[in-house]
Amino acid sequence: MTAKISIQHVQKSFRIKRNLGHLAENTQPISALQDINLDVKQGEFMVIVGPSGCGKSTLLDLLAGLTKPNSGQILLDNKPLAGPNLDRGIVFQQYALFPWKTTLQNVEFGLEAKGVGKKERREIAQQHIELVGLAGFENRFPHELSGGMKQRVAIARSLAYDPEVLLMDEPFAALDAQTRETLQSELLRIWEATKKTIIFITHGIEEAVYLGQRVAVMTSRPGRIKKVITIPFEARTSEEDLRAKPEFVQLRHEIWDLLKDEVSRAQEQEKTKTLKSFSNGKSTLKGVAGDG
Ligand SMILES: Nc1ncnc2c1ncn2[C@@H]1O[C@H](COP(=O)(O)OP(=O)(O)OP(=O)(O)O)[C@@H](O)[C@H]1O
Repeated sequence: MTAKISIQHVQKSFRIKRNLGHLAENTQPISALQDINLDVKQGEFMVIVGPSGCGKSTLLDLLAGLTKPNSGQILLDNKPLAGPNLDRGIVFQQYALFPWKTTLQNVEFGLEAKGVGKKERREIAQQHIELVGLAGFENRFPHELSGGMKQRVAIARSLAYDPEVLLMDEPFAALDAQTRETLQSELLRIWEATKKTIIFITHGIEEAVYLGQRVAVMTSRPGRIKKVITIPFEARTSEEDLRAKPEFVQLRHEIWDLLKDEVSRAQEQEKTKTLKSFSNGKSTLKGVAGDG
């Protein structure tokens, strides 16, 4: 079967400016992603988990078409991605709603961009507001909604224009634990109802095991796919508490085992980066003092 999304040998680096004070500014490439390969099937719920700074958001930006890889390619339905497009919906950690628009207007936004007529727009928006459990809140503004409700609006908005793939970048990270758990099970229900292909990025191991049909574990920077784990739960939206199952606990352990070295390596990198920028800061100060 051909993949819905195919990430092939993707590599991404950034050039960062280093201010060396009295010396000329130099730029140094930082490799964020190194040879990422991953196929996501039609209708699959794929979770990507990795330590802080391993390149998860960089990968999501590439999938969204907001940036381009330095080498390699990403195919959607066998065609290379060409920039951002409504065939991919994105939900970010920060709600990214228009504060001056109501729930209904926010959800209608993508449909307007797609050229859907007013009456149809309203109907589709209303259906999606109901799908995410926000009926009755159509005329509220974002500041009148809780964090969880805002994220429901963001999900409804992304789904309303019927994208092929839903990209989610830590969408529940800013929510409290109870709201997060509620939205996780709501998202599974919505996924089963819409049959969308979802790529979901998270720091959370428990969230990854709970949501993903497969979980791709990334290494620390430069990010690579270390291993892809299949999560073999069938009825994931059933009433029984999946998190209490011994298989769930076992999978959580397995993923933590893969991640723990990566997390310590990422923390080491972070320390080195801080020390380096501190010593660069000192050289800048010296440079300034020397000029005087
Ligand atoms: N625009 C940019 N310019 C320079 N470096 C960048 C840029 N974007 C990301 N990076 C670097 O690339 C690496 C990967 O960053 P990215 O934000 O993708 O990681 P992440 O896994 O999403 O992190 P987190 O989980 O902490 O959000 C980091 O070292 C980051 O500093």
